[in-house]
Amino acid sequence: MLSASGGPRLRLTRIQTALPPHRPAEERGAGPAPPPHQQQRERSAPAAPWGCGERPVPLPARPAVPSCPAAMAPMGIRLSPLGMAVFCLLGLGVLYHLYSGFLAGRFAFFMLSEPAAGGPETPRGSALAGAVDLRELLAVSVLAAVRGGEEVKRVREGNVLNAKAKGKTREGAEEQLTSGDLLSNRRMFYLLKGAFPAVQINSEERVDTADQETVSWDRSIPEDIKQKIQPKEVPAESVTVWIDPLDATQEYTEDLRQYVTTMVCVAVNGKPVIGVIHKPFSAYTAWAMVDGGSNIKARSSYNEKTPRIIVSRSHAGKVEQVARQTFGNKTVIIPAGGAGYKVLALLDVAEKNQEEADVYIHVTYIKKWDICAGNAVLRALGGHMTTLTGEEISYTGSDGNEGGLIASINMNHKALIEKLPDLEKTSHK
Ligand SMILES: Nc1ncnc2c1ncn2[C@@H]1O[C@H](COP(=O)(O)O)[C@@H](OP(=O)(O)O)[C@H]1O
Ligand SMILES: [Mg+2]
Repeated sequence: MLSASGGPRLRLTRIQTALPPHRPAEERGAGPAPPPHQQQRERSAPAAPWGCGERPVPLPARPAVPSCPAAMAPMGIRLSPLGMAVFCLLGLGVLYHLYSGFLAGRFAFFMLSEPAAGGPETPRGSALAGAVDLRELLAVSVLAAVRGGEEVKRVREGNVLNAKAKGKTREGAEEQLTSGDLLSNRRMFYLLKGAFPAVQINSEERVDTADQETVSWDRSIPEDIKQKIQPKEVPAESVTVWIDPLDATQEYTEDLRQYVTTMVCVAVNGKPVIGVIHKPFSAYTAWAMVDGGSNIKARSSYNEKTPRIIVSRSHAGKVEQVARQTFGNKTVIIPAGGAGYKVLALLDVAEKNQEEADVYIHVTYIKKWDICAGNAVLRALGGHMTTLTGEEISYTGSDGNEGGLIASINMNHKALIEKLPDLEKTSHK
């Protein structure tokens, strides 16, 4: 199968143009054209310059040519058996180079295309029509996060937020909605939908279909992504994209710009696979793909004994008590806005407005668009984000995550979970 990027198709074309031009049989004076199936065979096995087994000039006594390929050596150069072996090895090397990316993509496709538990089975044959390339999805996700971020920044700098309450959380905190959220959402959604119409996209804000934006993607892939990531195809129906057009809206309204991010996450069969976290006010973007690559890494060390815990400043619940009960009264607690910002606090981010922490804990209800990108980035780098009881979070189906979250990297995540109090019993939520 060919990838949507057209990469393998291009490579096939190159191979075909390297073959001698095909001349119809009649032109060569060979009588009427053979039936179509013979013509096909002719195309796939073109004649050697002087024809296999025949030579233009009778040659004087010469050792028998071992086989036709030896006679096909360019410009009549005769090759010793060793030379032939080298020639063949070179040919194999070129073929391997041309097809290695393509085969890697095919392999990943079969690895990733196992159906979700209980989900519909994808017939292998149908993948041709409905496959998406994760490398392309990553490229457009980065672009969407950046383009959405431009709207977020423009609205904030123009001071025309039009902030209004959109409801309340279960705990009774007011949830804000601004023009920054809506304009960023519109841009991000239509860019992703235009590029991948067959993919399910879940976004924090409602999309106004009467107010469509035509943002087209030129399908170009940034150099850093091209260098680090191989094409990987998966069935479109196994993909769910989660958009958070403005994370830390509360802090955005308070003009605490450092906390604000735009995020895109790609889940395959519910598992977070691609994460993009973009900071619009410092033009910083982190991206990572599981089993692919990233432009971000973990820090070199973490404090496991008395970790600094980063927590919500506006939806904290009883997280501070949980943290102190788990790690002792001396543990440092860092209240901060935004789930994206808090995940970045666990990583190596060279930004002056970025705090550092060792563990991120959230105890109240939270939505999947808030946490999916961070979960994917951590997973790609070998870290973990789970519920407080250690379950993986599935990014399909409902929007909400009920079990709180704990995130860490380069630490014994299981040991951290075992230290946590039983939240159901202690009513720390
Ligand atoms: N109890 C809750 N209910 C609903 N959303 C919550 C929540 N706790 C946190 N969130 C959302 O999760 C994101 C990070 O929260 P926090 O900054 O408090 O850590 C914010 O997203 P948005 O800013 O995208 O709305 C916030 O609204
Ligand atoms: Mg949001």
